Amino acid sequence: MARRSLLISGGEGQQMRGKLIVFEGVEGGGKTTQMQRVQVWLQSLTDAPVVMTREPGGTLLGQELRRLLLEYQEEEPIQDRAELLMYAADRAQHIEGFLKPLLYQGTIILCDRYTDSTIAYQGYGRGLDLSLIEQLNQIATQGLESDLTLWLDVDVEIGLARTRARGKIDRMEQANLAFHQRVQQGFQRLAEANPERIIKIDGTLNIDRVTEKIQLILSQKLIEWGLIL
Ligand SMILES: Nc1ncnc2c1ncn2[C@@H]1O[C@H](COP(=O)(O)OP(=O)(O)OP(=O)(O)O)[C@@H](O)[C@H]1O
Ligand SMILES: Cc1cn([C@H]2C[C@H](O)[C@@H](COP(=O)(O)O)O2)c(=O)[nH]c1=O
Repeated sequence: MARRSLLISGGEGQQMRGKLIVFEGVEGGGKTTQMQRVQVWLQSLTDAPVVMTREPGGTLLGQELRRLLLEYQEEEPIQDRAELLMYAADRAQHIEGFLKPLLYQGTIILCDRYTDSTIAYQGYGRGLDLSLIEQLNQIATQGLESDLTLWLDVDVEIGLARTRARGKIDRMEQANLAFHQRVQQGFQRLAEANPERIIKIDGTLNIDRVTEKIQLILSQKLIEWGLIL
């Protein structure tokens, strides 16, 4: 495949020329593993910078919010609406201070989780009002949607077993199985409602097969976007 540089643009009234590619799914689906592989592979295909980031935790403020959100503490459990607002605050900071400037510069961004996680976890998982979450996502993102979302689909039990095997589990991972199953149902509904944007990938395949599938999908997208010939 031939490389093609992305046009760099930015500033008032200029278009965003970069691309936002999001990895989603329940715990232990293999997002981090695949993002690292995709970053190296994509960077070999294009002169445009390919950058990895995550939500929560893509900024300094976000790192603090991530710690507060994921550390387990018994004294004062985080209330569901407070949790929702903390994820939204992380996103607002991430978009304004990190994602938007890079997208204006023509960067390809690989982001571990984005707005669909809030719908799946706080909406389907916690049971908070979906239209409220959509409004909040709109405020935090200012309308910035992913160009493509890759949903790494694994059974909840398989994903949680993988995270347990990895070591200490965080506050969200400690939630009960029924919660994680509702989250999974959320991702399923989102994928059904957004077939153009969200592509499901079988995350139970072996790591190399998952990578091959992602590369195939991304190769087609990069051609469609005019980023490779
Ligand atoms: N396809 C796969 N088959 C088997 N194990 C896998 C696969 N992909 C990843 N793993 C393993 O599962 C664990 C979780 O993977 P990873 O951290 O990439 O998932 P994740 O989606 O980022 O998880 P989390 O959202 O919980 O941080 C790791 O130990 C990783 O090596
Ligand atoms: C963005 C976002 C994330 N979450 C949850 C999902 C996970 O349990 C953690 C993030 O950790 P991981 O290493 O990426 O798995 O936070 C959420 O509940 N709502 C969100 O909007």
